[in-house]
Amino acid sequence: MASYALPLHQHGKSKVRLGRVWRDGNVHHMVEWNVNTMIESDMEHAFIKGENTGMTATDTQKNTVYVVAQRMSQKCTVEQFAVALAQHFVLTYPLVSKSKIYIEQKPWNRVQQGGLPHDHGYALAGTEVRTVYVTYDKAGKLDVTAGLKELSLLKTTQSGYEGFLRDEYTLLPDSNDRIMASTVTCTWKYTNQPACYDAAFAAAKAGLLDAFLGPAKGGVYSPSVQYTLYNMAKNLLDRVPQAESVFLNMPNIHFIPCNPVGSKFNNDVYVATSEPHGNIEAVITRKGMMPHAKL
Ligand SMILES: O=c1[nH]c(=O)c2[nH]c(=O)[nH]c2[nH]1
Repeated sequence: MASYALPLHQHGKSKVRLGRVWRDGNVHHMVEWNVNTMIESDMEHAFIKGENTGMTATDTQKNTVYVVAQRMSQKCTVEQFAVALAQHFVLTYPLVSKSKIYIEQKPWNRVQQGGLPHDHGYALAGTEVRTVYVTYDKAGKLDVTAGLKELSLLKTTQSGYEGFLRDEYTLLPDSNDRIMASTVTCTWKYTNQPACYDAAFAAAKAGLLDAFLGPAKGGVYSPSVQYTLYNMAKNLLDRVPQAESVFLNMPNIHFIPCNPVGSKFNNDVYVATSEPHGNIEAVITRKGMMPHAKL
């Protein structure tokens, strides 16, 4: 008879994504974490005999991530959260001998607007790419379309979505306070070439940011991604007189309010997602100008 040993076994939940917002009056602190749990426990019988008695299900581990996140009532570091979570599993379940928590924190940084830290506006560090598309033909016609992509912006308040069509397929409740997050792609075509492309780019980007986030103190309310997108494009055209047409694509990246097990959503814990996401885009031109397209 062959005989077998089980020298190693563990089970956990991977990629449990959450947003946590601590609200200190108008000033909000936000983190986004991608959490991986793993526990070593006396669960040989599950592997060998197919008996699950005493097992802390990976679904329970996932739920616990959100519960412990809510219990961190003071703004905390990712290390402090990881320690609290690791201790929870070992101290709560007698059969668990060791817990291993690995977390990745997204580099959301508070935006500086006009030299002031924004109350609730964040941008993802180091992701933005500057783009340009140039065409030139035998007749000497030069077209320069500048742009940016992967500019990730987020605000923890001053966003809502209400009054949309309701029918038997609609589940989404009205909201007048939600997280709004997007990864912006924008291109703008120059009718005239600016004296300095760097300065025009900086003005364009500042226009986009100002319309998305509003002033550092208080921000600006967004009734939809659509309205914010339109205002971002208008701001760009106002600040870059050489541009005639703006294309904007903005995914609506959802942070879903979370009701941790045994508790309820208190404007604090969110399920962070990347898919599915809304997708909103438009071309905005100066009146009478041609919309630009990449042909
Ligand atoms: O700003 C939004 N625009 C939408 O078109 C939309 N659709 C949706 O489900 N949520 C939102 N939010």
